[in-house]
Amino acid sequence: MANKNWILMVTAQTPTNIAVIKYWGKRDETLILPINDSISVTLDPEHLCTTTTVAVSPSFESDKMWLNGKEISLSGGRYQSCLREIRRRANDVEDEEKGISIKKQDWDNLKVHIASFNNFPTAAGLASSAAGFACLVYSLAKLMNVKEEQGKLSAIARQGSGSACRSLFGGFVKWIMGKEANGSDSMAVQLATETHWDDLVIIIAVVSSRQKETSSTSGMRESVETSPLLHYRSKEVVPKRILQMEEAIKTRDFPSFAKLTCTDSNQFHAVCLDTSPPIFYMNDTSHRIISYMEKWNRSQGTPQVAYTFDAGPNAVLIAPNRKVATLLLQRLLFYFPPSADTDLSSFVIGDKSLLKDAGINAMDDVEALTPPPEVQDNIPSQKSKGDVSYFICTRPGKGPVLFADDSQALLHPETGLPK
Ligand SMILES: Nc1ncnc2c1ncn2[C@@H]1O[C@H](COP(=O)(O)OP(=O)(O)OP(=O)(O)O)[C@@H](O)[C@H]1O
Ligand SMILES: C[C@@](O)(CCOP(=O)(O)OP(=O)(O)O)CC(=O)O
Repeated sequence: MANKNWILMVTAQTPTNIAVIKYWGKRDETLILPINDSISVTLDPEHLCTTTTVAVSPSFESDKMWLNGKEISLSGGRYQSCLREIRRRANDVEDEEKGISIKKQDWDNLKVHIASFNNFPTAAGLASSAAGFACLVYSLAKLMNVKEEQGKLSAIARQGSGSACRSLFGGFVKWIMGKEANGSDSMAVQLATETHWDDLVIIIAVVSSRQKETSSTSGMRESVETSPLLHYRSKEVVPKRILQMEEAIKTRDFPSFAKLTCTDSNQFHAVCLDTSPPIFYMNDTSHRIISYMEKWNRSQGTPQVAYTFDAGPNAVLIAPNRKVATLLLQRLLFYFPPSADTDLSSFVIGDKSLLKDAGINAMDDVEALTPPPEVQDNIPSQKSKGDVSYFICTRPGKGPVLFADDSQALLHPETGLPK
């Protein structure tokens, strides 16, 4: 390490995830140990993801991080836990091409620069902390040649944000709460890959992309302290639901999957209401989405769509296949058309091919949509233009990936500063 001018970097991309059996409540705040298991679906990183570049150089004077282009402090306990746990597991790194040789013991003194970018709104209930901490841990582990398996890495990402542990895998993922006081057995496992159930289509209604009032962290702390329903839920309800959800995923049983997903989301929000003072994450638009979906599901006698809401008003809607997803998109656009100044291409983003399948090529087609049969007798008197900011069409997706070269790096290869 005689020459101080070299910079070594890696860039990785990590998905977000949406819980279908929710994590809400910790038994240990520092280690981030939950009071129940949870299950999530990983969302396709093509549409929602975090990209993170981590770089090391003997010329760096301190650990630094830039999030979405702005420098942020790494002094918080969560960032420190992730950096410490990864450094502890670092190994020798040799890069013959660049003439770099880092010994295991060097890592304690070497400083890192981190740049991260979320391609979706941060802290808006779209699980930016999940994708963000998963990507931080995954990219640091690659840089420092950490040899731990993915499950062990997930236990480190967990210490950044609980839900982040589930973003270390693609497809369908369970976070096992574990029993150990030191958290060593509280980690994520993959239940099935994204190809196991690849008919599913996911539409996210972004109801508001403003930052929320009560963070998940403080909200769940207040629920643990004050909600009797949460304790009943974690002991009596979730253990059974986890088994049922695992079975529904294994057998691709959409009706069971949808019933469990909706019921669990509703119970999570009931826990928020049972918290003192009560926490409101959903708003009027969220409630209307639920009621339209329930009406549709009931009219068909079997669930057409699953809905779930995290700690915010945005709806995540899951359809069993493209055919139903086009019917879903038509309904959503009928009930929640864009405001006058919005164009269709920014109103429906992600997998836009769903628009074509739904026969919608221009704004006129949205205006021409007719009321769905289940509301023919009771058509909503007033359409809510602009209540949904935009829709993201996506699907279950893969886990973290490492980019093969530095062409997509967010840090400059010569300065180690953001590009
Ligand atoms: N790319 C990233 N890299 C590292 N940390 C990130 C990244 N993106 C977000 N974070 C961290 O996560 C915090 C936001 O987490 P928060 O839980 O408030 O919102 P969210 O994850 O978007 O929503 P939710 O968890 O309720 O779905 C940010 O303030 C930041 O500390
Ligand atoms: C409602 C949830 O999205 C809660 C996520 O909480 P976080 O993982 O953001 O909380 P911390 O562990 O305190 O960082 C449900 C879920 O993702 O399981």
